[in-house]
Amino acid sequence: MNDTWLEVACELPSELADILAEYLAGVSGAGVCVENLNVDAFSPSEIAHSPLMTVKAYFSSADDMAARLAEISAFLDDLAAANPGAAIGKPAVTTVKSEDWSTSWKVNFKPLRVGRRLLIVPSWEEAEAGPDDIVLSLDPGMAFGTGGHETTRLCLEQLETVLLGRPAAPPPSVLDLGTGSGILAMAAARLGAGRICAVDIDPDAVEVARENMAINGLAERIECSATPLESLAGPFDVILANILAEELVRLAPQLSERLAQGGVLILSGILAEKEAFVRSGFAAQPLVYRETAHQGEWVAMLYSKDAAPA
Ligand SMILES: C[S@@+](CC[C@H](N)C(=O)[O-])C[C@H]1O[C@@H](n2cnc3c(N)ncnc32)[C@H](O)[C@@H]1O
Repeated sequence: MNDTWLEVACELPSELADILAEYLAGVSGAGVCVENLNVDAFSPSEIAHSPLMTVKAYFSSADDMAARLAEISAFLDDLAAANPGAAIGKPAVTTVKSEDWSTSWKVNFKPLRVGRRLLIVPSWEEAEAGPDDIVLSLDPGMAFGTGGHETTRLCLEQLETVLLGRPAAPPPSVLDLGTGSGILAMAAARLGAGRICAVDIDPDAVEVARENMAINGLAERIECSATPLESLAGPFDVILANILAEELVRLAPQLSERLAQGGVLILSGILAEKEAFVRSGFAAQPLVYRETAHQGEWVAMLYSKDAAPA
């Protein structure tokens, strides 16, 4: 596995970010990300006018970077010529290392109790389970989601409360948006959900999630894929989304549209200071804000879509 990458980052006006990202995706073949420079200074009024973005692309350390940079610089010069006055920065190159997540998780990842009944056990360990425990065996690999992180715990606790508090029949359908290791989707399966759809934009995460689902005998129970939210057919009785606040707000209309009448939306991955930002980002949706749960510096927010009056 390639554990050293070269990151090429370029700052430019947000309206040009997609053009550069598309170009770099073609050149790099190894992945591109677009970061909002205002991400840490968000206020609801700033998000729509975020003036600058950083587009980052990743190249193998074996790549001929001098040639790549010359190509990228020529593309940026053309972009600048076509957009006079646009503040397009020079590309910056840094070396980044893939962290060996599997090793670091394995050191710190121990059997973990979450909520009332969930017991998350590393796939390489044995744990003594009580008769009512719902055991999930997990190897997070490079994907996020051992249950140890506050954002995951918040989701698992809320999911348990919501699913155990609903009538068992008909079994509720669940969407796990940003499944990572697959932990939330698998917990949903064990907590009695019906149709379960687990998706992630990261194909590596999808692979890890599928392996975990197989280890837990749940491969047939969960539809796991990299299908983007806009291509997913709903509605779902429960939607879990443990992704960042900015992405949640961006996806608010699509999440709301896919929530069934009487359904519950569990939003996580939100720093406490961004709760108001998410509240205002969801204010236009036909949803009812229910509550916010806190853990450390993180919060999870619950919304419901009230069933239409009979
Ligand atoms: C914080 S991890 C959550 C993992 C797991 N669900 C948990 O709760 O521990 C967020 C995951 O969401 C994925 N993600 C981010 N934005 C997404 C989007 N728009 N659609 C689908 N997946 C997304 C990331 O690739 C990442 O695997």
